[in-house]
Amino acid sequence: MEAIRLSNVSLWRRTQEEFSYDLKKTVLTILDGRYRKPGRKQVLAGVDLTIESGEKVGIVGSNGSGKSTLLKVICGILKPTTGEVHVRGAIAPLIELGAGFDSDLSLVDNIVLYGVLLGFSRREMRARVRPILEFADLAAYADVPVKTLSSGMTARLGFAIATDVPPDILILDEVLSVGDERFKTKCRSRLEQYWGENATVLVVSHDLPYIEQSCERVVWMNGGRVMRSGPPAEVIASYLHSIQTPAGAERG
Ligand SMILES: Nc1ncnc2c1ncn2[C@@H]1O[C@H](COP(=O)(O)OP(=O)(O)OP(=O)(O)O)[C@@H](O)[C@H]1O
Repeated sequence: MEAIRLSNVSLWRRTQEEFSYDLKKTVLTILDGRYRKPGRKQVLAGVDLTIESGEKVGIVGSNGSGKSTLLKVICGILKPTTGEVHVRGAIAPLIELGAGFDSDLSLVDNIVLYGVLLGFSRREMRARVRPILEFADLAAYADVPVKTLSSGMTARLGFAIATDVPPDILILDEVLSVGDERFKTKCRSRLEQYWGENATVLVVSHDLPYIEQSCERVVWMNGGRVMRSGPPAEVIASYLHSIQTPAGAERG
């Protein structure tokens, strides 16, 4: 059974100049006749990808090749400009961990709020608070506002909440680089638990030995396109070969 299907998905995004948008500067450049329309860049180009339920898929590729963008389109954080995305099942997106917290609320209130947004009752979530805080090693911070945590601690809380209930589809964007060594080991063993179950797992990482060893299939992205998808050792070898060959496909 298919868990995820992308058909001819393309996405254009505005380039960074637009983020330094400044009305006065824009008016002056128009008056000067120097105004240029903000640029748009294609970040995904005609992606066709089907992932079967229960498959463990690794996504590799150089910086800026579109890996995180692909995950965000699958989670519904970004809408493709053209093409279609179909997802069957509940997704736990471990992307930008902790981005959704209300920084003025306490850890306990954020945990309950997050669960309620996912459809759990308040009472169910109150029962989950303790194990979540314990997994994150943050029981001592239960009642302080989230803004007083360090960024690593916030990411730990995000990971602990998002993986508390096993999802149908787990999406991991470099989360294994979160936290200190002790927490990384805990993350890996929790993920291995899911790995053995029915969950569909999509993981983006630059840790190629880890991807090769833990995934059943690897997708190599370059310039917003899927270059190759197939057995981990073969796809990783093609990716590495392209990096070592300057005239090869890897042109970012
Ligand atoms: N918020 C944004 N607005 C506009 N363009 C963006 C934004 N975020 C990323 N991009 C662009 O989208 C393209 C793909 O970026 P993406 O983050 O998907 O790459 P990646 O393969 O995950 O890279 P990395 O390995 O560095 O994490 C890049 O050209 C990047 O500049």
